[in-house]
Amino acid sequence: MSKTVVIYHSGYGHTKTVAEHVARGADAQIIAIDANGDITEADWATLNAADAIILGAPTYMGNVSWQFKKFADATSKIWFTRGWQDKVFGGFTNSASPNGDKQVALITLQTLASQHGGIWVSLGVPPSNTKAATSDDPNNLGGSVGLLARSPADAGADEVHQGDLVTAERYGKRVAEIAARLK
Ligand SMILES: Cc1cc2nc3c(=O)[nH]c(=O)nc-3n(C[C@H](O)[C@H](O)[C@H](O)COP(=O)(O)O)c2cc1C
Repeated sequence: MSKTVVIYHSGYGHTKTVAEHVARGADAQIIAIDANGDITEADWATLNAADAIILGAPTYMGNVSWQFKKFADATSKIWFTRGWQDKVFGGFTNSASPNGDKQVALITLQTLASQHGGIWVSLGVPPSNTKAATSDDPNNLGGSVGLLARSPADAGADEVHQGDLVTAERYGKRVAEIAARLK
């Protein structure tokens, strides 16, 4: 059986909601990066033992939060030993605007995975982009690289768009299944 871990930062809880849905789909353990951008030694051990790592961050000012970037920079120690080479990776980001430049944050996650020699998993869910489509439909934001999610600026953490949460579960499942296939 493969082991998938979701690691994320969330300043105000919205990305946490998305992370929980991704983890549900993947049957994954969850690690939260704290407000100082840190995780515990036990968390590092959990990541090192994972077959698949799914990275999550809110989009702040067009990229990942500084706390996530601090974590990303801390993984350079692992990069030196190629410790995460050939692990399976996925990624997700959440922001207020439908666009909000969140693709930039997602590419940051994909780049981090690639720096580690990881195998990146695309979203694999077709876009819902007809006239009839609503925010309740899967992949209504129409991404393909990884998971994009939206919670409007005045929405609570429990008001992430329903279609994005459905997509989150499907994406988590996909990453875990691909990791199991490769193991
Ligand atoms: C410092 C800061 C910068 C933000 N920058 C963006 C942005 O560039 N694009 C966007 O659409 N939303 C932006 N937002 C809105 C957040 O992405 C949105 O509120 C998100 O749900 C926050 O996730 P969190 O609750 O997990 O922290 C920003 C919010 C903050 C606090």
